[in-house]
Amino acid sequence: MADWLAALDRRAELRAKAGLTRTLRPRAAGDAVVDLAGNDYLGLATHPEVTAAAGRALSAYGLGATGSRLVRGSTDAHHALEDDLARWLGVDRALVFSSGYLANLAAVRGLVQPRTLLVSDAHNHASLIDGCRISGVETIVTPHADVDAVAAALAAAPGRPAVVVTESVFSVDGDLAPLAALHAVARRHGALLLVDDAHALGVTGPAGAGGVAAAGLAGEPDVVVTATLSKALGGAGGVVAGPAEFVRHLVETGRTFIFDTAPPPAVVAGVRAALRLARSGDDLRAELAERAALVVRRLGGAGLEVSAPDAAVVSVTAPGPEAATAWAADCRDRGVAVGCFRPPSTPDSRSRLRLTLSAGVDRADFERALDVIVDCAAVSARSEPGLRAPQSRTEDGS
Ligand SMILES: Cc1ncc(COP(=O)(O)O)c(C=O)c1O
Repeated sequence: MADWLAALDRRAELRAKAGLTRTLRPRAAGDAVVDLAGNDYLGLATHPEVTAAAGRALSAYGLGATGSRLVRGSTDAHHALEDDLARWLGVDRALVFSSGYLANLAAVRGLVQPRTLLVSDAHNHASLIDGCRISGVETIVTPHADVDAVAAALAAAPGRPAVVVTESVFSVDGDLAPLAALHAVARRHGALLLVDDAHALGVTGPAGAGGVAAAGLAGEPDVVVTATLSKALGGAGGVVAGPAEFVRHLVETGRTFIFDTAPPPAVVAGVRAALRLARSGDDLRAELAERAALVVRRLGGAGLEVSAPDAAVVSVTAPGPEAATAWAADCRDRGVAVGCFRPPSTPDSRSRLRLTLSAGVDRADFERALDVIVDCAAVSARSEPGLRAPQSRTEDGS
C-alpha cells in the first residue's frame, strides 16, 4: 500500500481504538424509521406545497443554478426568498448561500478587519469555528454561555473592533445562549454580535423568526444573523441577514458567495414555500414544545441524563463513545433513528444521543420511539457497565 494510504489507515485504526469510527449507513427513500435524527423540525421537507413549489421552479430553471449569481445572473426565486427572509427576520436585507456552513464562513470573515478580536463560544458549531480560523485574526474561545468571560475578553481589548460569535440554540444539547445579555455586553464595548440561528429559525421566536427575534434583537444595527435553510425550512442553503451595507459587502467580497454556484432555484422556491408555512406554524411549534417536555419527563423519569427542553434538540448522555454507538445502533435496529454524537463532534468529552424532534413525526410513533430509547439503554447497560440502566416507566406512562 502506498505510504500515504498506510498513514491514513493508521489514523483510522486510532479512531477505531477510541470508539470513534464513522460509517455511512444506507437510507432508503421513504424508509419507515421514526426519525429523531434529522432536522426537519416542522415536517416541511415533504409538505406538498413545498415540493410543488420546488417542482415548478425545477421545470422553469432546470436542476442547478449553473453558476454563481454574479456570473450567471440572479433569479427572481432567489430575490423573492431573500425579501421574505429579511421581512421574517426583521432585518434590512438577507443573502442566501448554498449552505449554512458557507454562510457562516462568509459572515465571520466579512465582519473582521485586520485588528478585530473574535470572541467565540466554546460550544459553537464547526462552521463558526472555521469562520474564525479563516478570518486569520485573534480569536478568544470563551467558556460556554459565559457572559462574564465575554465581557472580560472585550474589556481586555479596549479600542479594538470585536465580534462576539455564538449560536442561539446550541446544536448538540439544544440549550439557549443568553443573547440579550451578550448583546448588552457587546454593545457596551462597541462590539458586534453574530448569531447563528440555525436550530432556532422556525422553532422559536415570534412567528418562528428565531432566537434573535425572541431576544428582541431583530433589526439591531450591531447584530448579524445567520441560519441554515436545511432544518426547519426543510431544504438546503444558508442565509446571512442584517444591515443592507453588510449584505452588500458580502455580495462584493464574500468568497463563499462569489466563488460558489448559487443554490438551485428549485430548492430556493421550495424553501420560500416552507417559510410561508413556518411563519404561520404556531401549532407546530406548540407541538414541538410539548414533545420536548415529554422527552424530559419520559427519559429523565427513567433515570437518564437529559438536557433542558429549550427547543427541538434534546441530548441524552451516554457513558462513552462505544456505548453511544451501541445504543444508537440498537435503536435503529428497532426502527428509531437517533443522532449519535461523540468527540470530536461534541464540544466536550461527553458522548450523547441527540434527539431532534419533528412535528412531522406521528405522535404515537414518537411516543413509542421514546420507549425504544429507554429499552435500548437498558440493553446497552447490560453490556456496558458504565451505562446506568433506566428505571421502569413512570406511572402515567409519560
Ligand atoms: C449550528 C449550525 N450552524 C450551521 C450549520 C451548517 O448548515 P448547513 O448544513 O446548511 O451547511 C449547522 C448544521 O448543519 C448547524 O447545526
